[in-house]
Amino acid sequence: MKIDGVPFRTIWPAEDGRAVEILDQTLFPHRFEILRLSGMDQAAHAIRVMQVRGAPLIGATTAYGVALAMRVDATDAGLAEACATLLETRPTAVNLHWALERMKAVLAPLPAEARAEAAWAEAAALCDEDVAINAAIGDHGLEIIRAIAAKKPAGEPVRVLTHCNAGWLATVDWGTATAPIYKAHDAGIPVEVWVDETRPRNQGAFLTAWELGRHGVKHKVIVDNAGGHLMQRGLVDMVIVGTDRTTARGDVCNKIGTYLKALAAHDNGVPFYVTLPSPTLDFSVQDGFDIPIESRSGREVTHLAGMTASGAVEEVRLTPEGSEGENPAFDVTPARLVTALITERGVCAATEEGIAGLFPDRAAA
Ligand SMILES: CSC[C@H]1O[C@H](OP(=O)(O)O)[C@H](O)[C@@H]1O
Repeated sequence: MKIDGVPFRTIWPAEDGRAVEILDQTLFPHRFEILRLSGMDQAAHAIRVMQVRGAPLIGATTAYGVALAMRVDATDAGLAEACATLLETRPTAVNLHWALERMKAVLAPLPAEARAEAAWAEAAALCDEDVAINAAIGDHGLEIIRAIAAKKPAGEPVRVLTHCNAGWLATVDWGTATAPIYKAHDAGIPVEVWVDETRPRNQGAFLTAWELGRHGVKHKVIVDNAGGHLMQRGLVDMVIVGTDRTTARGDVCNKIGTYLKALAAHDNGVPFYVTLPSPTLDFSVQDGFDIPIESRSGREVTHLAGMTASGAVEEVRLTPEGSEGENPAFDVTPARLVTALITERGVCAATEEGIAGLFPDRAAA
């Protein structure tokens, strides 16, 4: 997407070809800094501390992490070590596992001397595919927004609620949940977005609000607990969220709090859509409760970073000295609460049949 008129992706090869560069998302929205990743360990660190985050972007960074490792040690042992290091960074987004399997499938059959170049090309291809997948999700989601707009008085905005950041900052470009929003905005359909702040890392307040603002999309940041209230009062036309891993039967693992939004949507008859790029599908799992849920530091709950009046970004303690935080980073929304899945191949029911109908190749495998 464009930042002040300049086109950007969230990860890209450095001009000298010896590194990749990323936007350091831990500094948003107060500082905009580009970070150079010159080695696999830096890529692993960037995923672990969430300088990059979001399932598709985690997958892309993982792929480039393997490619950077192949420049140092392209032996079988080097490949295995790189994959093991990257695998342990974050457990929930299946894109990380998928990217590792994809890189291993390409690299393992090659002689060591051919692996660095092949890995770099495969990582670049994976990124280009992510952009195309998300644009296609945007096209399919646009038609849903268009149909909702058609039932509203002329000029009245479609009011979309989203949780966390499944925007272009969570992918290589376009985003997943935001792609339909950007496409609708660009098509002249009035949309307004309720942006869940998404405690404790505030991906909504810090990232979604930032990127929607840059694209000129009208939005308001709300506390996570306000969504049900807005739905009860008819102020939400649809909910669109992303996913970190969706099972073969349509259970959706996403940022903590997504399940509560789905319950509120179900109770108020608000359609609840999940944008699902196929690399985030995990056909090896049926029951969402079998997905590993990342437990992050309790300090993310008890402390908060922000910008002071002097322009410094500082951390403050929110809770009493000695109070501990518990910080599950994801939850599981059962398929029964999902209105439909918006994929790059079209829209389907959150059922085994619906998913297999769009992805027979994956289901068969
Ligand atoms: C398009 S996937 C984005 C997905 O990733 C986020 O988690 P995190 O910021 O911790 O990586 C959140 O679950 C989003 O829905």
